[in-house]
Amino acid sequence: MLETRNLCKRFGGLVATDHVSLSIREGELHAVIGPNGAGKTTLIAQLAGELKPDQGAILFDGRDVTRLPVHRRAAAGLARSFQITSVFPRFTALQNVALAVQAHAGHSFRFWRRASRDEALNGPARGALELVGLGDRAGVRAELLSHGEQRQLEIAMALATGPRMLLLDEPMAGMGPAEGAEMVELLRGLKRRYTILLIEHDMDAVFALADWITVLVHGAVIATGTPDGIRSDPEVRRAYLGEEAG
Ligand SMILES: Nc1ncnc2c1ncn2[C@@H]1O[C@H](COP(=O)(O)OP(=O)(O)OP(=O)(O)O)[C@@H](O)[C@H]1O
Repeated sequence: MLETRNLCKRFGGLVATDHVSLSIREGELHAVIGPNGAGKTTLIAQLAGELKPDQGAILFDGRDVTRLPVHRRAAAGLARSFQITSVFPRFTALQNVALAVQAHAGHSFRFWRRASRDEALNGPARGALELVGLGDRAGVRAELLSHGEQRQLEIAMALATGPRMLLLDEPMAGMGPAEGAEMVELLRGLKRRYTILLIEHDMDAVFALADWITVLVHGAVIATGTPDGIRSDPEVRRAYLGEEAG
C-alpha cells in the first residue's frame, strides 16, 4: 500500500534519510524503530508531505505521491495523527473532531443549513471518538482530558478524515504504564481495519503490535523483518536493542 524507493533527505552535511526503501502491505502494522536521531520523524514527515525528499520516490497505492502536498495526500487516504498543537484546548473533544472532519471536507459544508451541517460533522466525529474509546468524553473540553486521552483524541481526529493508512509518531510518548497499555489495546483494535506505520520508542508495545519492523540507524535501514527476526538479528542487537532484547 505504501512504498518508498531510495528516499534521501539531507540537512546540510547530515544525512537524515539515507536511501530508505520500505514496503508496507495493506492491513499491516509496520513499526519503524531506531535510536534517537535515527531519522524516524524525518521519514514520517516526508511520508505525510510536510518535508520534501531530496531524492527517491514515495508511492501510495501504486501512485507516485512524492510531490503531492499534505492535503492531497490526506484526501488520498494517508493521514498523520494530529499533533496536540492542533487541538483547541477550550473546545470539547467532539468539537475538535468535528473540526477535523470539516477541515478534511473543505468547503463542501458551507452551503448546508446549520442543523444538517452540524449533524453531518458530529455523526462521523462521534464515530471516531467511539473508535478510540472516548465516546463518553465527547462533551469534555480538550484541556480537561488526561494526557492519555489527549493522545486518543489526536488519533480520533486523524480517523475522522476517513483515512486508509495512519502514520503515528510516538503515540505512547509521555504515558505511564496504564495509559500505555490502553493505547496498545486501542491500536490493536485499529489494526487490520487500517494500515498503520508506527514510530515508537516503547519496545514492549512495538513487539506486541507489529507485523513487520524496520530498524533505522543514522538514517539508513539496517534490518527489516518480523518481530522474531528483528529480536534475534545480531546487527540490530549490536546497533540498537543491546541488552534490552534480553
Ligand atoms: N529541520 C532540521 N534541520 C536540521 N537537522 C534536522 C532537522 N530535523 C531533524 N534534523 C536532524 O536529523 C536527524 C534525524 O532526526 P529525527 O528527528 O528524524 O530523528 P528521530 O529518529 O525521530 O529521533 P527521536 O527518536 O529522538 O525523535 C537528527 O540528527 C536531527 O538533529
